[in-house]
Amino acid sequence: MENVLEVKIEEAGYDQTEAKIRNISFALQSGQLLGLIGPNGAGKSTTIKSILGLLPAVKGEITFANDKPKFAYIPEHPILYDELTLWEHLRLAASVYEMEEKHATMRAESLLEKFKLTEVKHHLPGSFSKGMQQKVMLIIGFLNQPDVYIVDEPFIGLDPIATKDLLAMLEEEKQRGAGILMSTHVLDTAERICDKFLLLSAGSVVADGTLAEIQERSGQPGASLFDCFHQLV
Ligand SMILES: Nc1ncnc2c1ncn2[C@@H]1O[C@H](COP(=O)(O)OP(=O)(O)OP(=O)(O)O)[C@@H](O)[C@H]1O
Repeated sequence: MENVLEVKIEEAGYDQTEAKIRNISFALQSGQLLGLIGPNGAGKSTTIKSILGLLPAVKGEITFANDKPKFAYIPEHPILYDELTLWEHLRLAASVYEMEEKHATMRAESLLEKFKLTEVKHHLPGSFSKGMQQKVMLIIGFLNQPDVYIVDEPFIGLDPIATKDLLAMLEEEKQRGAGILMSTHVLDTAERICDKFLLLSAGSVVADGTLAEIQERSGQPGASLFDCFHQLV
C-alpha cells in the first residue's frame, strides 16, 4: 500500500526552549486508519499540530504523498464564524477547496442529510449545540474527499447515532483509499475500528503497531487496548 503521509519528528514544541514531543515517526498508508492514543498531555495534539505546520518549533520531516496534498483537519473544538450560516460555511469551504460548484452542492446536501442538519442549514452555527457544531466540522472535513484525514478526538459530544454515522463515513473514506490519522480517548471504539495504533506517553512513542503487536509488546496476549495501554503507560 502507498504511504499517503510520512512523519519523522525529531522534536517539536511551542517555543525553541522546550521540546514537548520527541522521536515520533510513522507512516500512514492509503486505506488505513491509524489511532493516536495516549493520556492527557501525552502529545497527541502537539503531534497533529506539528504535521499541520502550526508549531513554531518543529525539527523533522513531514511528507505528504502528493505535491499538492488534499487533506482535511477536523479539530477537537469547532472553529466557526459567527456571521456565516451553516450553508455559507460549506460554500466557503468548497471555494477554498476549489471544488466544482455542482459537485460541491450535491456533496454538501448529502452530508447535511446524513448528519441531520438539512433543516438548519440557513441558521448560524453559533446557535447550535456542541454536538451540532462538531457535526458541522465533520461535514466541512468530509466535503472534499481528501487523501488524508487528520481528526482530533471526534467522538466527544456526538450522540450514539451521530457516532455511528461518523464511523460509517470513516469506513467509506478508507474504502475509497483515504488514510486517516485519528486521536482519541475512546479506546473501545479505537480498538474496534483502527488498523494500527501509535501509543504516546510523555511526548514519546511507547508502542506502535496492530492490536496483536501491542498486546505482545505489553506481554498480554488477547488483552484489550485499555489493559495494554494501562500496562505500558
Ligand atoms: N499551547 C501550548 N503552549 C505550551 N505548551 C503546550 C500547549 N499546548 C500543549 N502544551 C503542552 O504540550 C504537552 C502535550 O500536550 P498535548 O496537548 O499535545 O497533549 P494531548 O495528548 O493532546 O492531551 P489531551 O488528551 O489532554 O488532549 C503538555 O505538556 C502540554 O502542557
